[in-house]
Amino acid sequence: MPSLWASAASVAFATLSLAAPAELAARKETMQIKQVAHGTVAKIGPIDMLKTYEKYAKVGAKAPTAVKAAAAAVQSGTVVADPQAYDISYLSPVSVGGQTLMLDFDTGSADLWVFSTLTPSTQASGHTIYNPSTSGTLKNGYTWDISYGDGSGASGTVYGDKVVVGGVTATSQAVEAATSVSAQFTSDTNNDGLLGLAFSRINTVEPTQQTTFFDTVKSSLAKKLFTVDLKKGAAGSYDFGFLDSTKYTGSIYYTPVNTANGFWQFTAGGYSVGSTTTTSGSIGTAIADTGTTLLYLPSTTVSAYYSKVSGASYSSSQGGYIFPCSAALPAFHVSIGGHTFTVPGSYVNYAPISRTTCFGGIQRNTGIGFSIFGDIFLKSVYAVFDQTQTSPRLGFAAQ
Ligand SMILES: C[C@@H](SC(=N)N)c1ccc(Cl)cc1
Ligand SMILES: C[C@@H](SC(=N)N)c1ccc(Cl)cc1
Repeated sequence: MPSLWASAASVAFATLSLAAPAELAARKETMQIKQVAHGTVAKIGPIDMLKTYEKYAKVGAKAPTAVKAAAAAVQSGTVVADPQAYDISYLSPVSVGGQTLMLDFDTGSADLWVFSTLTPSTQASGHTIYNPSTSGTLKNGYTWDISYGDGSGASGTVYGDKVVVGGVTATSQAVEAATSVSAQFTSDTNNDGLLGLAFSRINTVEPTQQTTFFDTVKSSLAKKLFTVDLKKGAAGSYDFGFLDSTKYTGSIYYTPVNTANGFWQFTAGGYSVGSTTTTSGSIGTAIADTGTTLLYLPSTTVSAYYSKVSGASYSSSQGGYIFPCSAALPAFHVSIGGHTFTVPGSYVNYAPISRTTCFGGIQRNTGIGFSIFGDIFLKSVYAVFDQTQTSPRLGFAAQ
């Protein structure tokens, strides 16, 4: 648990030592307060304060409002990221109005939308649905309509309701209830909706744009950041409000983010394939996107990669590069913020499309307009989506 320090608590701490009820002294119970060198003020965080009050509640200790407010205002938490087949996407349990749905956390979009009682049953069959009638507050006349890069989409109406992610609570989050979803969502029956983590400037709600879950809770987090620790074929996690040094090795290297398009957009530098030392020209504009499965790069980069894979070719019928499943795949190295990050070759063998032919995890970004560092890249690193400073930044570390 991260240590939480608040200067406010020093005042509250003083109140606590003055407010110790008489019975406490009578029972010769003293609170074990760490002896500190003279002149240093022993500060304890608001959450520890509250725990002390709760410990002595039965003898009448009552936490001052300021302590409760300070403690309530400092949140952090962790939620699992469960991989779906072939790591096509990762799903996380989210409590929406007290109902637990499995949502796809998507740093490439900014709407929190869910299958609901308003979704036609022909489209919602097999999904867990949100029922706004129990605790939702209708935002009268508000609508939303989103289309994703792969041509899928959804639309509907908007409620305010309590949303909890890994213990982090948004008391009144905009929950976008679907009245219509595209076939890709209907058929993905494990997926009950999306939780957008891009910038709220691309939220689609009209007439009044709404904030993402992260933006809603940001001011209450111990640190204004969330981290992404996706894994290949194994459960990973999303953390809100703290860095977890057990989830990465070495240092976290940061790079600036351009928020103009509403994405976690950064500039990727040179790359190398396998053990060749030749680096190359810069990959350029890219986004960090948990909601996209693969790693989409400039066609020159992709061609340079598959030139090192025997039997690889571009298949217009399959819509991408394919190769013999038995092929040895080289690692892909990319420079970001002056440091090199590696996608292991095995991660580039995305999935079989026949007994012997496999589909690549690295594909062309043609027609997209930028590169997309989707799950194939993100499962190779520990990623920090950081708004602790005036300008947002992305941090990456080796896993
Ligand atoms: C930003 C992602 S979509 C998302 N993560 N919500 C994207 C955009 C364009 C294309 Cl072509 C493919 C994927
Ligand atoms: C986050 C978006 S975008 C994308 N991954 N290309 C998405 C996720 C899941 C489905 Cl089923 C359809 C679209």
